[in-house]
Amino acid sequence: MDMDMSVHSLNDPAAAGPLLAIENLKKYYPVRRGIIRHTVDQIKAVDGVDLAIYPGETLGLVGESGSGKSTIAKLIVGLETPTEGRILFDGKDISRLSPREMTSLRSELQIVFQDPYSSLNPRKRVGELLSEPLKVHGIVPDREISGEVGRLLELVGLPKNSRSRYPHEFSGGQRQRIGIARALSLKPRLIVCDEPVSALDVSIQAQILNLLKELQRELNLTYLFIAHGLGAVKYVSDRIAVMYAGKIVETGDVKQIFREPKHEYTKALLDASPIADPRQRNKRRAFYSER
Ligand SMILES: Nc1ncnc2c1ncn2[C@@H]1O[C@H](COP(=O)(O)OP(=O)(O)OP(=O)(O)O)[C@@H](O)[C@H]1O
Repeated sequence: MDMDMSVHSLNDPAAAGPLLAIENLKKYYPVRRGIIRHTVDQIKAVDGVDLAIYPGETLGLVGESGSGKSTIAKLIVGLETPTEGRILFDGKDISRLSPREMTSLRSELQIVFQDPYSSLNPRKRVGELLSEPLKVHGIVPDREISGEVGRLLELVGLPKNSRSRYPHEFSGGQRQRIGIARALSLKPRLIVCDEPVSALDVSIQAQILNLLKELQRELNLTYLFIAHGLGAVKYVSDRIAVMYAGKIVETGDVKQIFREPKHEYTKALLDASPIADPRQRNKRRAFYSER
């Protein structure tokens, strides 16, 4: 093998090919009316999206409410079936898998939801919530499950005694740590983070974002990080894709998006992202262009 080529592919994730590639993805929902509920129109939630996510990177997907971000997340993890298009994971089309095939893909591809409380069964203790996926997917032998639960708790910064407590006994930030531990339990390669800090107090958001970044480094994870504003994505993303009305209107690395946004909607998003003193806006743009 050519030496230069191998070094190049180690340093440049794009050279290794995308871990996830989305091609001309569409999801239309019918709008039904009348007693016989006939279709009168369609909502084009996702309307011809192309995206690539490379191993080890974080792609931030931003757009206002209703732009189609969550629909993309649901399509990727198999909670919805596309109207058209393909979703390639490691080169294999996963957009129309049988439930059985989807189960085996679960260990490669996980999702962290905005509201961890609604995604965690409130009647189960944390120990059970974390050991369940390990058992179902046979991740470790039975005798190692308890140790593995301890390792997961430690990974996300939760005390060991958390395993005997219920989700409602935790704060919002801690509950999101449980959600992240559960996603990590199957040792996935890609995690779709669907607005993982939007429901948290601002003071807690940075802690969870830092945790996600640390875990990415430690476990070599790839993230699709979804948010409605540029605030959180700028801290975690390598590249950003901007979504508007079901379409990707702009993609670029973080620096480029902040320094020279091309699309009017990206500029509006930038101007709408919270800033303590609006007079600092130009300084902020300058700061990001120097990063
Ligand atoms: N199951 C469904 N049936 C009909 N329409 C739907 C369905 N799910 C989503 N939609 C519509 O598709 C569009 C995109 O919704 P989606 O939830 O993907 O947007 P979003 O960008 O994630 O917004 P949010 O940040 O509010 O979650 C919206 O107009 C929404 O009303």
